Amino acid sequence: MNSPFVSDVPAAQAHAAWREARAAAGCPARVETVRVSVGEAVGRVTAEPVWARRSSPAFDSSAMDGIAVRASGTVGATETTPVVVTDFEVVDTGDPLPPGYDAVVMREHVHRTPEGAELRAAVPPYQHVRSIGEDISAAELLLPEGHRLRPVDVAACAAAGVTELVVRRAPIVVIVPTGDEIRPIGAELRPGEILDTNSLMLAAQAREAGCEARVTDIVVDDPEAITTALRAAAEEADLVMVIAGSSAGRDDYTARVVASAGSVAVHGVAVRPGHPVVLGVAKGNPATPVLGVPGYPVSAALTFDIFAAPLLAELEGAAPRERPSATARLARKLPSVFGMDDWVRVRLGRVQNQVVATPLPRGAGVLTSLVRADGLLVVPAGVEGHHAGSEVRVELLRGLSEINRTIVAIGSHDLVLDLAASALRAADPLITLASSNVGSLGGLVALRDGLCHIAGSHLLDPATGEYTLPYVDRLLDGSGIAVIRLVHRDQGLLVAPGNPLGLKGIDDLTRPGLRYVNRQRGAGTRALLDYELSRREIDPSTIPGYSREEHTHLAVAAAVSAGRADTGMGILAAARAFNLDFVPVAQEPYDLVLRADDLSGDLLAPLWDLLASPDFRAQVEALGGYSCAETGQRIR
Ligand SMILES: Nc1nc2c(c(=O)[nH]1)N[C@H]1C(S)=C(S)[C@@H](COP(=O)(O)OP(=O)(O)OC[C@H]3O[C@@H](n4cnc5c(N)ncnc54)[C@H](O)[C@@H]3O)O[C@H]1N2
Ligand code: MOO
Repeated sequence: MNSPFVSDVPAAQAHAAWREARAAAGCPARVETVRVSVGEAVGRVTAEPVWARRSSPAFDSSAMDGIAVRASGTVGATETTPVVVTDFEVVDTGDPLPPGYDAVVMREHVHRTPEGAELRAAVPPYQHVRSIGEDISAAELLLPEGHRLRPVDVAACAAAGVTELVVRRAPIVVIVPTGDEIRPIGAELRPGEILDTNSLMLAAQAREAGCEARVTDIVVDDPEAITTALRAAAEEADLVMVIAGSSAGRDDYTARVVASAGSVAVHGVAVRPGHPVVLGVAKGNPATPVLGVPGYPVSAALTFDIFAAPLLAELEGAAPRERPSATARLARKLPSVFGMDDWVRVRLGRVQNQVVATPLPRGAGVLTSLVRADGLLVVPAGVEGHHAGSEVRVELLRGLSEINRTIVAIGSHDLVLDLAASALRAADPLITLASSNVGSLGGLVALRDGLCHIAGSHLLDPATGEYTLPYVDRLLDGSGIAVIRLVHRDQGLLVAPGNPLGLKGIDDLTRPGLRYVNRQRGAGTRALLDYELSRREIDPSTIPGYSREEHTHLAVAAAVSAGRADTGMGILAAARAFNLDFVPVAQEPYDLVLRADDLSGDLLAPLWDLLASPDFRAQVEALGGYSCAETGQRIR
């Protein structure tokens, strides 16, 4: 298996091949057992059944505060024929039932008289008595083997007289980061260097899964050095994870190294991200499973979930942890490569009583797609994707009550929405404002199709020079739609510091040799440019770079900042974020379009309160390039 070509083994087959290779090499099926006190046992997995050693309660006890009586002495008591008992004893909840008594009357139902205690109802035997063994009876099976211990479990064990438990020790995971360009967290980076964020993440994932995690020093891209590190790691580990070098690059040695230290069962699975994963074993006494984790962070995180987590659970003899799932409607079309399980990160929110899933960026390097994800959706290998509006099954990464309180904003992106998201969450930890960026037009279409609560729009109608409302009439039929002004913002040309080309405005964009970077079709900024061009009768094809598209203001700013373009149109805030200069072109309104019914609903009320808050408006204006003069006004 030394070929540089990565195969496409289906996930289920890959799991099976790895299991077979582990068994053949003599990898232990389980980690050893240890005896621990109940105080230290939470999170561990029982390695033998737990039998109760004593009953709980261990004696008949009073279940209420009141008096202990003999039931036989209360026969005949009614509202009209009360019985006064003199033979009773005062008891509190939990007290042993005094000998000879067989029932308890709550003190609220006892009328004390000089003669004794007056009862207005007969008392059945064992009323308000917790009898011996009600909870646990001695010698019963309390917990089976293979049970991951929770706080309630250890409390029940202790109550049953079991103070020590035989459990599987925590599996030890050793993580070996590799790569000439990789530097420890906190290091000053030189150009081309990358922080070792994967070790941090994988170690935390392993600990969250109940393991002990160790990270070795970063190993250079040298097969001998990696082999040495792998062998040493295998000595102490139940699972070694070698990070990066899994694919077909010149310095990608993982598969070769694993083969030389033992054997490779699979190199390449039909899963994306995570495709070039290496599944193998390192020889030793005993042999140790090895997982070659692809270097891209999303691939690394998902590879842990897909391959490491089930193996680690198996080593402890426990069921793998499972996430709850829900059915959702897809907010957007979701193309997918045929032949690969495609793990897509999604944001979730409830719109018109249905959970809606909006796919996040798909790149294996986009770790924030996992940071922002509310759920994971797998497009199976045999499916070529889904249409917008399709029903899909989603694994939940957040609770449904949070998802139900998520404001779904789809449309054009604006930093004010990010600011609002942060302020709303600070005021109430259950509120999320999730905005995803598909341009103004895409947002209006999503609103029309019931896939979002709010569409952020700054769409200029070139025919009338009017913003957003003409599109609302055309696309949404206008009726039942409300439009709230969010802000006015300055749009202009983002240019390198000092404006080296001396650009003064739109008329300069046709300059020969200029490199423009545009926004995508359907973006409001694109429409604004087109409007400004048509007013001047400038043919877009005369602008060098007109067909080059970026999807956000920040992406345009990044392109200018990196010198990949001379200019592009965007908002002042984006220029500030990248320390660029800004040549104003126009001031435009940015509006929130929504169903009028939602205006008065509970979900959006905190947003309207926020827009009315002077503090929030001051924060928005402090961003620069924004005016809040009309913020919160209903314009339709
Ligand atoms: N010709 C091919 N190229 C690639 C293929 C392929 O099949 N043929 N597969 C692609 C896929 S899919 C993935 S995933 C990656 C896997 O990359 P490697 O595992 O080989 O890792 P590197 O190339 O060394 O690094 C990729 C990327 O990850 C960064 N990295 C590495 N280690 C860490 C770390 N500890 N913390 C954070 N980031 C890390 C590294 O700097 C790179 O940016 O290969 C594709 N290419
Ligand atoms: O399979 Mo790779 O992990 O998509 O980027």
